[in-house]
Amino acid sequence: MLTAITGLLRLSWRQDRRKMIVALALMAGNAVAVPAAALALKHLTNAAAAGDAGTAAWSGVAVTVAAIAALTCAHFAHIAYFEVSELNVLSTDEQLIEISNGTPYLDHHERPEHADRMALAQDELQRIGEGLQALLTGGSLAVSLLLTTVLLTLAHPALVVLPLLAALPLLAGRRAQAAADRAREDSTVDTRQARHLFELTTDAASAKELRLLGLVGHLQQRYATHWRRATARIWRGELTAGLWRAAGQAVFALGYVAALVLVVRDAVRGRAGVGDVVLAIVLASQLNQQVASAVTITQQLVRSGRSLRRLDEVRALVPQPTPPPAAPPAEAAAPLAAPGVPAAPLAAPGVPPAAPGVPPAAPGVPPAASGVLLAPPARLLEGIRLRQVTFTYPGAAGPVLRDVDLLLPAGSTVAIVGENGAGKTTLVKLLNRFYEPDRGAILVDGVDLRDLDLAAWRARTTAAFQDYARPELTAGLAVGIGDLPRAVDDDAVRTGLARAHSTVVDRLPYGLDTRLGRSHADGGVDVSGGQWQQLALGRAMMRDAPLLMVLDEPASALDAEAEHRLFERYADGAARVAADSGGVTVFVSHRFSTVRTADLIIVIGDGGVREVGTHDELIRLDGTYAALYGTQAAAYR
Ligand SMILES: Nc1ncnc2c1ncn2[C@@H]1O[C@H](COP(=O)(O)OP(=O)(O)OP(=O)(O)O)[C@@H](O)[C@H]1O
Repeated sequence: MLTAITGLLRLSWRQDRRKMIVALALMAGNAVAVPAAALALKHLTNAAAAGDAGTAAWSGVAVTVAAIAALTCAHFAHIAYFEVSELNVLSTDEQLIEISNGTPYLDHHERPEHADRMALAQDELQRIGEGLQALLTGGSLAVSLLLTTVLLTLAHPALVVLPLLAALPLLAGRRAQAAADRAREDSTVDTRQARHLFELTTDAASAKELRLLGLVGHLQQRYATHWRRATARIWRGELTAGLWRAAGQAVFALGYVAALVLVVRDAVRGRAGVGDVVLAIVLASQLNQQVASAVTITQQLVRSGRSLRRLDEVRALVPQPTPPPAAPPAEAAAPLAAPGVPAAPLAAPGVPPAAPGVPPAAPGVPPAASGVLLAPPARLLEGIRLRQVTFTYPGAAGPVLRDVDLLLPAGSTVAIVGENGAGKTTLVKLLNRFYEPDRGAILVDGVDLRDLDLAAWRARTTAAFQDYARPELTAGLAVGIGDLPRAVDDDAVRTGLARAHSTVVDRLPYGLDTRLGRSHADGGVDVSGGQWQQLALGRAMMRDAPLLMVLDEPASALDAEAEHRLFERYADGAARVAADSGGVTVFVSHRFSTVRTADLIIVIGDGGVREVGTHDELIRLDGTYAALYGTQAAAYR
């Protein structure tokens, strides 16, 4: 709770100091005005009972002023802190975006338990806005409670216990919240699965299969089972919470009745005035309301504190870059370029320069044991080498890839094939440094990938994946952001689309200016999955001289003929890239008509590389590739 208060104060103070001071002053005014109205009422009652019209009139004015001040202060305080609350939401959302993307790795997106934490954080941070209101109202309530306690004690010393009894509903409220939270957390797996099944059964992409296979009823049943299980858990949690809250309130209600009996008895015996009875009734009922609000506010504060903690939880899940090995293994230090290979020019014409302050890597240079990150080479001479690479997904039982040794030669087009789950995508994720190998190294012209400045390396790579982004921008921007500095250069965008063999933009109502998706106020255009994929391919083709281009089944939504045309067309682009920068094109595909065109084919299976060679070599080898190719070719005959 204390961390919630300090966290919220620090966050809000950073957003707008002046508005915070105004809001704090107004809430303090509200805190004093509420018990002051009760005190003035006591004087009004006593004066009226004694027939003192003058004091009664002034007391009446004081009651009115205090009541108006209480209302007005709360109202204007709300205006002052409303904007700060909204800025708090913006700030925490921005922090979540930064945390989520502040790592080169993907683990926190891909592991279901981490994805759950992310979803909880996204959900709960939306409610951080209520935190400041709870904090200010809570502060004001605390001051009011203090003054009320003093006034009650003055009315009758025994009444000092009344505010103490208020602690019980508070404690019960905390227990209640804990029970409700536990139930919610316990139900996240069922909720996630129910949500997935709901999306699956309402998604246009799956509608055909579901109807044909007669799956709707079955999936609906599964959805209902998960949902019922989640709801039953939440309901049990809420019931426990409700019982705790009711018990706390009941104890306080008993104390309230006892307090009134005491004061009335004193008044009957002439030891207190009518005003004291009125004061006790008003203060005790105010106290009741204050306690009820305090319970809600404490819960809101606890929730806000937890929301802020979610940021730390997510931060803790996000993997940080591992430092490169302190000293390279003896082998790595040896230049990998063949003897006689000329030294690479540091900047070829048309090739983006190295990032400022990042020393360029010369071919064959051993990893930077000094810890200085190197720029990728201006052009590849040897290529990208995987040396004894072993990789295990965090939390997985065993490695997906074991001791992989490979050379992806500079300027070549490399196809990766293998059964589902063989590790093809994993291999390209390692090349993009979304994960680090457990053992071994990936060398770019002899330099360990971990010794390259990651931003500079990524600036020289490009990729299209099976699961591509669908940015709801204009069509031009959705493609142009593939090369941010040229994002609004229509010629560059059209070139990217032409390289992707895409005519999708020609069929859009406003061409490159067409807004995509439904998030636009004036209504955007809905495009199909295949059209989104073509835009993603155009985006991947924006960069002119990449050292690595990854195409991981980027054409799964295109027909075999269209994919084949795309790769034929891409072969021209690959030749250009190869000439400009010695870039390597790696593509993953299950379509062998495309695969056979590659300069090098790598067959992945059983956790490693099974076969490597050209189409003709692998057919002659008559192994796995030949068998897979034969099966597919027969199917097309
Ligand atoms: N983030 C992850 N965490 C744990 N295991 C994973 C993760 N991603 C993939 N795997 C597992 O690693 C193995 C290799 O997956 P990968 O996606 O590389 O296969 P693939 O050859 O590309 O398959 P496909 O042809 O179906 O796309 C699979 O068993 C998969 O379940």
